[in-house]
Amino acid sequence: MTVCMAPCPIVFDLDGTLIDSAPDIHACVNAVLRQHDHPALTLQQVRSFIGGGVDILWQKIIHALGLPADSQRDLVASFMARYHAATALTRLFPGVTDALGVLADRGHPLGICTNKPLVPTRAILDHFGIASVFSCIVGGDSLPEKKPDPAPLRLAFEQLGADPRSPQGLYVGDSEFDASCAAAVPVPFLIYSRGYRQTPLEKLTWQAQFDDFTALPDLVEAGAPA
Ligand SMILES: O=C(O)COP(=O)(O)O
Ligand SMILES: [Mg+2]
Repeated sequence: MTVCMAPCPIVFDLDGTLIDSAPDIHACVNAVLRQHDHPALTLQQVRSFIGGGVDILWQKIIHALGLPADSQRDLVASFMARYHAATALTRLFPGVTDALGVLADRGHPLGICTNKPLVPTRAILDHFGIASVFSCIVGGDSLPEKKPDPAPLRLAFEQLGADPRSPQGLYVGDSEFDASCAAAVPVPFLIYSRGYRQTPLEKLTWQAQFDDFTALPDLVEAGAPA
């Protein structure tokens, strides 16, 4: 099945797809927990809580540690103060910069649709020098709705010049939130299998999967089996 023939718009998720940001998010989470006299979490725990945005991250932390639900507001406020510039421990996944360059050179309009808030999203894209490759950036606080609601991804495609309700494009992501969001738009979904997904690949809906960004440009151009 052909996934994308012409230079169609391609929208990317961020955390767990283009960047391995879990170490920075983990460090910020534990600094906040320490500040509020709560026990620390492991990197693996925090990684498994990423994907739904900051509020869901903290709902899961509060649940895991048995903290009072009404502590969320203060914890999120402390977290956001640190999260805005958390770049030191984050890495691009291998091959990302080259793959984005190839796709941009081939004429694909590129965008970001992430549940990460806009300020840390822009900070991390600037940190890695890749902000200018994206013609649109939709963050977790750009709209009232977050993925898996289709609204943010539709907005990204609209900003890239596509029909938001039936975009001739692709979404590239790593998580359950991304798979459900792409299906709701609807738009074909390419899943990066080394991200933060908690569900087996075969239980999610996707048109193609890849574990190496060097393979992405050819996957986009040549198509892939569904
Ligand atoms: O911030 C999150 O929880 C998830 O961000 P993502 O949508 O880029 O994966
Ligand atoms: Mg993600």
